[in-house]
Amino acid sequence: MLLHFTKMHGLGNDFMVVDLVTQRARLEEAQIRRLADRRFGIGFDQLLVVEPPRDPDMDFRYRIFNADGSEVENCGNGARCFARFVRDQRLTHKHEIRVETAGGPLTLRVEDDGQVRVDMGVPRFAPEALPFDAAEDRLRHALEVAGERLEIGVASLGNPHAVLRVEDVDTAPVARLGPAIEAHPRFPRRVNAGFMQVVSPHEIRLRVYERGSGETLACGTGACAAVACGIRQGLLESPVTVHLPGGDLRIEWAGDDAHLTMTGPAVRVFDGRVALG
Ligand SMILES: N[C@H](CCC[C@H](N)C(=O)O)C(=O)O
Repeated sequence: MLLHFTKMHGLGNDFMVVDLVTQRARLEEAQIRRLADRRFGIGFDQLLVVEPPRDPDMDFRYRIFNADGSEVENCGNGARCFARFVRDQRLTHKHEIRVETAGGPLTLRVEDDGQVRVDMGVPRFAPEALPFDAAEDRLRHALEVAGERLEIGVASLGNPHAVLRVEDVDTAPVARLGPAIEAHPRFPRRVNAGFMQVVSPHEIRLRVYERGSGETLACGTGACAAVACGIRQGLLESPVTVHLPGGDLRIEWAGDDAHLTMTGPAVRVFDGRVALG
């Protein structure tokens, strides 16, 4: 069977996008890992799957799988590509698209300038929301990693994030500490590890070692988590421009129970067909 797909990216965080509204396929974990391989497969950070909604108030179900085949709760850069994809494929003509994810509902809005604005919901910080093994919600948690005592912020955007403030992202030990934080036993379902440099109250630089995919050129939910932690810690003020290796995102959040929004680009690269062995 040949599966049609579209290759897309959000700031270099790249995706294989599959329409399972007009196609039928079952993708197993091992198959996803093979397709994710950048030499033996198509190559992507995440697979994004478009399905009919289960909730009648939603337009689509949005499923996300990391390169290691693990299914996860949310993908911010992917959400922007999802919105462009379903409109390009004429699966909807709406400008405002409601999608259900394993991490909760998202509202995607394709702006006139081609950027996509995503209502990411309310960021949560309680350890049980990630999950993270800690006695209480704190602005910063001490974490012993690879022989070092780190101070991290934690946040959930449906998916779990640990945020470490660094002086300079260019020299941050992402390759060494990223995997150690991702797999830390206090994160029972692993975690995405963000390395945040505060440039000013309205500007940060960020690198993210992603759960299940390694360091990516950009992480949308990681940008949301870093800004949310920074605002709570009194380091940042909304709106915040996040400079990622792949480009910039605009994050807005008024704090507390306000919804956080993320705005950025979504790019279609090519269409393809792949035989599912
Ligand atoms: N690696 C993430 C999922 C993809 C998130 C990222 N690509 C984004 O843009 O938010 C996780 O395991 O939770």
